[in-house]
Amino acid sequence: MASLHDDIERVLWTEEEISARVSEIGTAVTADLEGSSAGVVFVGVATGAFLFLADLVRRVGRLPVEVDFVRAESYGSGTESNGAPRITCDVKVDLRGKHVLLVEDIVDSGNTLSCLISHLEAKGASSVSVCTFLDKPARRKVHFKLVGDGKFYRGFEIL
Ligand SMILES: O=P(O)(O)OC[C@H]1O[C@H](OP(=O)(O)OP(=O)(O)O)[C@H](O)[C@@H]1O
Repeated sequence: MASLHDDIERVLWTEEEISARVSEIGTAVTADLEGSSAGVVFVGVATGAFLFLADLVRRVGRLPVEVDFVRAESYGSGTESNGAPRITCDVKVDLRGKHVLLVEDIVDSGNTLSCLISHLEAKGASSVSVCTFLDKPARRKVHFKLVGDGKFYRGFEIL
């Protein structure tokens, strides 16, 4: 019988290493956002970010946060972004005047992120930060600009 993990060539980070890194990011996010009078909203990019978002939320215990999701689709059936993501499911939380942390599983070309940052800014967020579990800067095609005093957090860089 085929193993569940036949398609995995090697393990890049152990569960413990990932857990430790998520804790570090949670501590950094908390330090950067606690004390702000504006509300904080974590917006996960569905569907890939849901586990990372859940892990991250558990590491920001002191920080009161709202959680919402947004979905942007661009890949179709392929693995290359076509450069024109469509927002197919939008956030429900009112973002006006709030600090938004956009949570991604991976940033590759930057197309999705660029589109979503603009979208959340247009909804009135006072800052938009990004937290991605994986970052592939070598594949970047689109430059993205954070909003306000937003920051960029990443778990791991990959080639
Ligand atoms: O930087 P980019 O080139 O835009 O690629 C990154 C995006 O691609 C993946 O989503 P995908 O479209 O595969 O949707 P999914 O998370 O629902 O699988 C990933 O979750 C990011 O949102």
